[in-house]
Amino acid sequence: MSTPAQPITFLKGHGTENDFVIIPDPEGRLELSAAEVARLCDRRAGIGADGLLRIVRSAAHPEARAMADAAEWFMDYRNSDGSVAEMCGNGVRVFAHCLERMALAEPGELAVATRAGVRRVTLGEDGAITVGMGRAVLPGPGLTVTVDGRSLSARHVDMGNPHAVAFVDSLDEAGRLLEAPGVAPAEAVPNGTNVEFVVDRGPRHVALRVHERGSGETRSCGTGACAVMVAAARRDGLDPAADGETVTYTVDVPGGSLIITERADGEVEMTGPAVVVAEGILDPSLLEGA
Ligand SMILES: N[C@@H](CCC[C@H](N)C(=O)O)C(=O)O
Repeated sequence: MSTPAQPITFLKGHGTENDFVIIPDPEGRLELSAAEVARLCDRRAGIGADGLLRIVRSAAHPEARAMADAAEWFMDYRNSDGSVAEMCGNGVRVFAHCLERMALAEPGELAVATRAGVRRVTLGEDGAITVGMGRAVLPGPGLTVTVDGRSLSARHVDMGNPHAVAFVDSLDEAGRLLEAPGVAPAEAVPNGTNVEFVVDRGPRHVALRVHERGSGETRSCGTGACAVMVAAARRDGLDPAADGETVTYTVDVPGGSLIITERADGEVEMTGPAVVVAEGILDPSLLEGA
C-alpha cells in the first residue's frame, strides 16, 4: 500500500463473536495486499480479527461499480489470511451497523453490495439486524468431509460462498479443528469451502461449529448458519419453496444464536446482532514490511 496522506481510522466489531476490523475507505484509496490484511487481523502483531471489512462506495470499486445504482456501499470482505471471499453474513450486519453509526446510512432499510450481489438489510430499533441472504443453491452430489481421521457425509450448500454441512452426534467429533478438514471431491469445491459440523438441539433448533476457509475455526459464521438451516430443513423434509410455508430455525453458534428463516419464495433471511467495541487510528508502522 502506498503511504496514505491521512491517518487510517478503523473500528473493531463483531456479530455473534465473529470479529472484524472495519476500515472506512469511501473513495477506495486503500488497496490492501493479502499480507497487509493478514497483519491487521493478526491477534498478536495486529488488531486481531477473523476478517476485514472495507467500507467503499460501490461507484469507487471496480467489482461493485455495476451495483452502484442499487447499493451505495460495497462491503469489500477479506478473510484473516488476506484471501477474498464472496460474502460474509455476520460481516454484512456489522457493516450496516457501522454505516448507521457513522451517519453514512439512515436507520431502517439499506442495500449493501457484496461480491455475491446486493443484500437488503433491515436495522431494527431493538438492535437486531435482518439480512436478505438470497437463495441457497444445493448442488446435487454430496461431499465427504474428513476430520480427525473420520469421514462424514456432508451436504454442499452455496450461500454465495461455499459450505459443506455435516450432521454429527456431538460437536466434539470435529476435534480441535486446528487445520482445515479434508473435503472431497475437490473438483466440487475448486476454491475451497467453509465446513460446518451440526448437532440437533430440539425441534427446528440446531447448533454448529465451523471451520472457515481463510480464517480457521471461528465463533460464528452467518452464511454458515444459513447453509446449516437449509440443510437441516431438507433433512427434516421441509422445502418452503415447494411447500409454500415459511420455516424458521434457531442456529446456535459458539458466540451466540442466529434466527434463520427460509421463505416460501426461497429467500433466506438471517437475524442477529452487530456490535462495535472500539474505534481507533492505525499506527503507520503496523503495515511496514507486510
Ligand atoms: N464469517 C462469514 C463468512 C466469511 C467468508 C468465509 N470464510 C469464506 O471464505 O467463504 C459469515 O459470517 O458468513
